[in-house]
Amino acid sequence: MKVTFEQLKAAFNRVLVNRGVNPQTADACAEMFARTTESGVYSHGVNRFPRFIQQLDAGDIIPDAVPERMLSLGAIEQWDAHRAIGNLTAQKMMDRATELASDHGIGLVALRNANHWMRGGSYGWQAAEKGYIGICWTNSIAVMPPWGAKECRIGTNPLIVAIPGNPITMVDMSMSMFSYGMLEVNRLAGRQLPVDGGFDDDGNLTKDPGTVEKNRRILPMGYWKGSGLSIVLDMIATLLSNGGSVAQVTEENSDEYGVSQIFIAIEVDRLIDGKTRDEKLQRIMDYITTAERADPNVAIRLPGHEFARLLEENRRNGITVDDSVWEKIQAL
Ligand SMILES: NC(=O)C1=CN([C@@H]2O[C@H](COP(=O)(O)OP(=O)(O)OC[C@H]3O[C@@H](n4cnc5c(N)ncnc54)[C@H](OP(=O)(O)O)[C@@H]3O)[C@@H](O)[C@H]2O)C=CC1
Ligand SMILES: O=C(O)C(=O)C(=O)[C@H](O)[C@@H](O)CO
Repeated sequence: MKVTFEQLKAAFNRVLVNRGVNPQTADACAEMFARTTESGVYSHGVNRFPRFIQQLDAGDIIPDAVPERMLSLGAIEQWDAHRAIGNLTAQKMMDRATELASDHGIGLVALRNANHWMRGGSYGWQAAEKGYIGICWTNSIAVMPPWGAKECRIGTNPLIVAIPGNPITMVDMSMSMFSYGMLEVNRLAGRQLPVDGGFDDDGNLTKDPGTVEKNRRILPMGYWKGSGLSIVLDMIATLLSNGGSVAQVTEENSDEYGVSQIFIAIEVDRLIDGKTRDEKLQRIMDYITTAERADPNVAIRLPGHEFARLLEENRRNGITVDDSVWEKIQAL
């Protein structure tokens, strides 16, 4: 089915206000869920809203909590989220990182006791829209086996790198070949994955999203490389925030809360003049997109370059929401 941005936001807002979330917080949170969905990231927008509400109902998310700065070292700050709403806290932390970068050229905010931030790309994009390089990542509960294992001991720990420019270029990627959200999107659409996404119960690589959602033998992106990157991202987030690691969150918490996150902003414009910046970026983009195509009908594109089109289409035609997901939200 199709819904408008306003219908989507109103549906989210109603559920939040009915649960006693103060109207201003509810409005801002509903806005972020609706914007994520409108940008085409259904996996961590509308599809993930029922799970977010489940964690709100369970008390994992504390909607009135106010994130607090614990330590300041000039360009680096350490904050405690006190388990406030994940997307709103992350937005605030990337704002803080850009403020620090405007003073110091670079800003880094390390956050502990955080909740799931949903679409990590929202915060990289936010920095890039203001002209900063935005880099951020989060750890998670253990949902992926390290390379060579059957049992989940590492996180999907998505990494986001956003480059300001026209258009913004942004990689927003889980350390698994597919996020669980994207497995769900493919399962709901009745599709097999385009490439292997994990192992079946017999240890064979599989493209079946439902199998991997169930047995959690999800494949790290780049095999051992994604496994290794997931581990070091977790270590940095844990150390700089003095917060929970994947091991600690998994072993000590009853669900995925109390995670650690890093937000970095870098000011580009004091290092290079605007004209040279644009020419250098254009050369990179042209060099890539003019490579000979493997399939003449499939254009080569850069990550993040589709968002403007997706947003425009969703605004013009309405936002597609899976019927079963919409029913769940109506029932909340
Ligand atoms: N704990 C958490 O917070 C977690 C959150 N997530 C979130 O889930 C969302 C989805 O993540 P994931 O499933 O890994 O994302 P995808 O696998 O869909 O995309 C990963 C990256 O690859 C790029 N890409 C995909 N296809 C191409 C292509 N043909 N050419 C060039 N670039 C391409 C995407 O760019 P483009 O966007 O342009 O398609 C994106 O930057 C993210 O927002 C992530 O932050 C994921 C895991 C855990
Ligand atoms: O993978 C995802 O999608 C995601 O958003 C996650 O946070 C984790 O992988 C996990 O919480 C999914 O159960």
